[in-house]
Amino acid sequence: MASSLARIAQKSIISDIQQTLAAETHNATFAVGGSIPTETSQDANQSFEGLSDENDAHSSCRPVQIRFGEDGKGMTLTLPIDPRQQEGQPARKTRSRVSAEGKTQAVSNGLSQLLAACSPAGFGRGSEEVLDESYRKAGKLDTAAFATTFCPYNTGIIDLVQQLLLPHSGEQNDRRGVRAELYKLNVYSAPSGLFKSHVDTPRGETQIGSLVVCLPVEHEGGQLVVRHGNEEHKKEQVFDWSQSSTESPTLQWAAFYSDCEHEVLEVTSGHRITLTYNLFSTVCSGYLTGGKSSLDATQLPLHQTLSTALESPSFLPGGRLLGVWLTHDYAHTSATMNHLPSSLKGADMVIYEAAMALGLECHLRPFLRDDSYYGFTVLGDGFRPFKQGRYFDEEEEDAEEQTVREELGATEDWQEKKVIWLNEPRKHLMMPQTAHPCYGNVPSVDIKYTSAIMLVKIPSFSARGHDVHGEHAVFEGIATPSSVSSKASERAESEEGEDQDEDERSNDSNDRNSDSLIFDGEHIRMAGGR
Ligand SMILES: O=C(O)CCC(=O)C(=O)O
Ligand SMILES: [Fe+2]
Repeated sequence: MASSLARIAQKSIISDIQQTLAAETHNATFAVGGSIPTETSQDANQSFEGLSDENDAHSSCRPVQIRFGEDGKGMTLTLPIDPRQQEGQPARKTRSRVSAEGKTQAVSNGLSQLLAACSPAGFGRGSEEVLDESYRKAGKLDTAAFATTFCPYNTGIIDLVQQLLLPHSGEQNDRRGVRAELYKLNVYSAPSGLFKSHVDTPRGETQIGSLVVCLPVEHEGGQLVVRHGNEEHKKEQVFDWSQSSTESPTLQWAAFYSDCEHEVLEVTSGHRITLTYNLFSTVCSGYLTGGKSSLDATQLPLHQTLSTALESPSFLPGGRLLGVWLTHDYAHTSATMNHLPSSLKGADMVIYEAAMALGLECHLRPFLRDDSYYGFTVLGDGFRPFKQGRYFDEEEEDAEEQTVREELGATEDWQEKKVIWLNEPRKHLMMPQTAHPCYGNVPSVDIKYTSAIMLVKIPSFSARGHDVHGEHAVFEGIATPSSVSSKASERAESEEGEDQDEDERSNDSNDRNSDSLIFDGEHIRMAGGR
């Protein structure tokens, strides 16, 4: 009777955690954007030459110059285009040039030269670079072919991206920063300039996102649509940067996590000119003045729910692993460097920070699963180049099982069957790379995305700092992972077998009753039961 009550209590606690996690994931940011009024050349001339400070509240930005063209024949295009310099219009008095025949000539503003300097932009299909205007109709200049005065740092864009896509937790050793690397200039022109749905090819394991800056040029259409989430909860954000001649010129931008699917809809008039940047997470040198944290993990609803759960003797009294399918994919590239947790994105970072702030031990692992003919499951010990063949060695019987066991460590408490999953994997991620959208923005063979999981180790009730035998159970809190493990080992030493037996019993009873305990919650599944 008492144990079934405890089970009911536990089920309700786990269900609370699941619901909070679902809300946290659902509300998480995956794309951000903004706009900055842009001065015209005329405004800029009127401000004190050389003294105008772009950092002044980032309220406006100076006209953007693009320099391009062959050596010795370079051109400069200044955006927004000065209305007195609209191509095809006879120039006004101040700008007119009078030809030898005495006729007033139209002044070139450089736009048509820029369009002519661009070459068709391709995209990656597997390792091939493909030109297919039905999929992508755009022009491009590589970084070697142009220079610009625009800097996303000066305008405050990178500050915002940092705070919204990679916030600091305020932890002393959290020194994540964002670095933007200029990648291309693109022109999507009417009629029918577009780029159909794709996921940007990661340019390295620390790439977290992409930034698109739309320059102030008149156009209509060409909305950027960014999507994220699973089949049931797909979220979409639309950035419409259409500009007309009657509006004040504005520079507009959007940044999104690079594993998010996105597309550029058809441009119906004018030219949509963009600068694209790859965004990388970096380790910065810290903050002399005590950097402000934009993410206070203790204020997160998930922190609160987990904290309440840990205080309850009904919640996993013998300790257990909680498993969370991460909501983003991560570049699966290198055998030597593990770029997580510093490159965690959106909700994944929030979940991680909430658990870490409670001193819980968290492990991030790539997880590949293929339910097709060659069905296999691989839980990696880190992110490394994925070699499909490795796990089908016929000599090695049961290789798949062994891999999972090896990583979870059969000798530790990490057997997969002991994992309680708090959410469902996204369906299209059940398989490795092959199931991902096969179009990237550049051809690539080596760098892929992989789905990943987070394992959170919930210590036994006694190791959580509670006196399980005393009348007044006191929650001492869990300060740091090291204090958890030292507390756990101290206790194990002082109470010898007694506590262990208690834990064992709880574990056993959890396992024995796992079906009734967790299976009727829709989202809780035992890994072993998959
Ligand atoms: O121009 C945009 O808004 C996005 C372009 C894009 O998706 C890309 O260059 O990969
Ligand atoms: Fe893209």
